[in-house]
Amino acid sequence: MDEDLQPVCVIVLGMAGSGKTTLVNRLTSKLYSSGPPPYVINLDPACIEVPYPANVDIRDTVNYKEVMKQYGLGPNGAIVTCLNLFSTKFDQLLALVKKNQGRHKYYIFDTPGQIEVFTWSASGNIITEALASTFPTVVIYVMDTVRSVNPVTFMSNMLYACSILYKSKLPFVIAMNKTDVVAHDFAVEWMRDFESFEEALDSETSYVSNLTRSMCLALEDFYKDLLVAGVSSTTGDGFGELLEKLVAAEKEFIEIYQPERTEEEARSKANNTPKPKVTGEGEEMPLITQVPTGRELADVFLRQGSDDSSDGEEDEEPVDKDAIEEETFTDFVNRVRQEKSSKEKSAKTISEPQAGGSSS
Ligand SMILES: Nc1nc2c(ncn2[C@@H]2O[C@H](COP(=O)(O)OP(=O)(O)OP(=O)(O)O)[C@@H](O)[C@H]2O)c(=O)[nH]1
Repeated sequence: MDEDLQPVCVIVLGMAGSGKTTLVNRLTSKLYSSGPPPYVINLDPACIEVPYPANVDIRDTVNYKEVMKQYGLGPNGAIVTCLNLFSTKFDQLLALVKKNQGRHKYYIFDTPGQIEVFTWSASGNIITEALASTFPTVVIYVMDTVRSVNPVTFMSNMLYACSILYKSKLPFVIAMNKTDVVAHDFAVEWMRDFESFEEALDSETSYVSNLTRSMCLALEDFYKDLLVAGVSSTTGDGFGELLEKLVAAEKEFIEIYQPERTEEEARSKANNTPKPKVTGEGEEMPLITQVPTGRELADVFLRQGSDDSSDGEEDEEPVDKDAIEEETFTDFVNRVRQEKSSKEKSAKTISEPQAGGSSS
């Protein structure tokens, strides 16, 4: 136990399939072999299994399939609801982090596959704010380098990253992942040199390429001090650099972001602007006490404990997603058919008198 070990929370974000979980797995094993082990938290309620040893797993608190079933939600709605439920207990997680202080340096948060579920939801905001107001907190934005060889896709990814940076107000490390397939140099070059990006765009003739060109200039500021590391979560390449960038991001948080946050808090206190309340140890989250159906949270905290595997319990009635989708699709087809036949009928009734008129 090292009393001086300052904890750092690392929130891992990225588009679906960018490699977040694989990266968390690799980062975890790298940290295990090089220093104090990390403390890993899985916030994805819908994943089937996590390949790393998770110290806290959202699936032990809320059962994604149960939430879908009980609240009649689709997959994404259920993920959001699970996160909402979990965030009401987040003070307990903060207490755990505090309790473990001195044992771990990095507290790594793996987030759900659909990025917007975390970045644009109330619970994502609560979790991020709760962490950042208690510990140095940084974001790793995982970018799929292979998919980003197309300049328009690259720009979409960067715009998304930029919007998260401004929203979360946290230091950012971009992990350009999957460098074992495509080296990330082209992306770094595009960020440093506008002309090289323009050249790449020349081959794009779509309307969106014009938009991308103008957006690129707007992102110049965002690119300027951005911390970037090219990694392969499969081979482990580049993780030394990623760790260096994490140290730099922690420094940024302490020197730049934390004072700004403190100032902002003081300002909002002076102006009497109520800030979204963030929990400390032992405090209850004030934001969500009911789920949309009006049930008490106590009812929907379905199961506790690590034996709460979400796949295939025998007594569980499976949600027949296909049936729901099929029904909706059938409804749609019927509606279109009905509309078509009533159109045909009305066309007939219009044309019939005309036919009668001409014969008279
Ligand atoms: N070649 C290569 N494949 C990778 C790398 N990292 C991840 N993958 C693959 O990319 C796919 C998605 O990886 P995940 O780690 O599940 O990505 P994710 O972002 O957690 O996915 P979701 O949470 O389901 O959206 C898997 O098939 C991985 O094996 C990498 O560095 N190189």
